[in-house]
Amino acid sequence: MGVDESPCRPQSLDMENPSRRGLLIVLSSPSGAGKTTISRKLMEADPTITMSISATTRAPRPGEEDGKDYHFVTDEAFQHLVDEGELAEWAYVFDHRYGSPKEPIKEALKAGRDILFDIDWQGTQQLRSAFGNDLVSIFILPPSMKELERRLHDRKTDSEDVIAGRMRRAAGEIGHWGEYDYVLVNEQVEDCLSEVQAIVTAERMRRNRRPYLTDFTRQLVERPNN
Ligand SMILES: Nc1ncnc2c1ncn2[C@@H]1O[C@H](COP(=O)(O)OP(=O)(O)OP(=O)(O)O)[C@@H](O)[C@H]1O
Ligand SMILES: Nc1nc2c(ncn2[C@@H]2O[C@H](COP(=O)(O)O)[C@@H](O)[C@H]2O)c(=O)[nH]1
Repeated sequence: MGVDESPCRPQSLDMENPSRRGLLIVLSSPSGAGKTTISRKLMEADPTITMSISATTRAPRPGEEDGKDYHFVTDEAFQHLVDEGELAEWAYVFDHRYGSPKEPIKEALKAGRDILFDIDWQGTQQLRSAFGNDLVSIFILPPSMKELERRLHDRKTDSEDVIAGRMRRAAGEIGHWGEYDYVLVNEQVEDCLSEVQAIVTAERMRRNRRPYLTDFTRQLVERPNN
């Protein structure tokens, strides 16, 4: 049973208004630990979650689609987004610029929809400052550095140089694990996915994300015979 079918949901809830505040779900990890894999599976299992599609100045990898995996933009176009205040956060990652467009976040929050981010620690810090309690952050660790390198090679999307650069920066990224609400080890994908799903379920149930409970508890107390 989903949260919205719960018997604890008040009958008088105004269906025109979202029944719950939307949630910003942030996944970070060193490159190759499995954020993209987990994100895709999470959205497959729960299509109500939408992905924040980042803008980036890096070149598309084989198979990546503009507007689906990223908005691939030039340096000039990225600068324009920054100047116009259209990004909720942005950062240099591996010598390219990456940023999260503001508008889809505003739309999701307004509609009470959850939105998922695959971003680094710098972006997470910026979103936390901007969105505070509406954000839940999850850090994903690889089981070992050897396995991380194996996954980057196995993915077959990056050159040896790029992989070496990402491995050099992995320790720095991992150094930020303590800033996250939850820290998981992605050993088996399905186990890690279940853990992420458990976090999302629990976070959706938080009192501050269910404003209708105020009315419901008042009704319980004021009309005990209903
Ligand atoms: N638990 C796992 N066991 C084995 N392989 C995995 C696991 N999780 C992900 N992988 C594989 O590891 C590779 C890297 O995964 P993925 O692209 O999801 O990482 P990422 O964290 O999103 O990387 P980046 O930050 O570079 O985007 C992929 O080939 C993926 O299929
Ligand atoms: N701060 C941000 N970081 C982002 C964003 N989009 C992606 N990323 C991070 O960049 C690296 C590299 O990604 P890749 O697709 O080139 O492998 C990875 O850690 C992502 O999490 C963003 O909008 N802002």
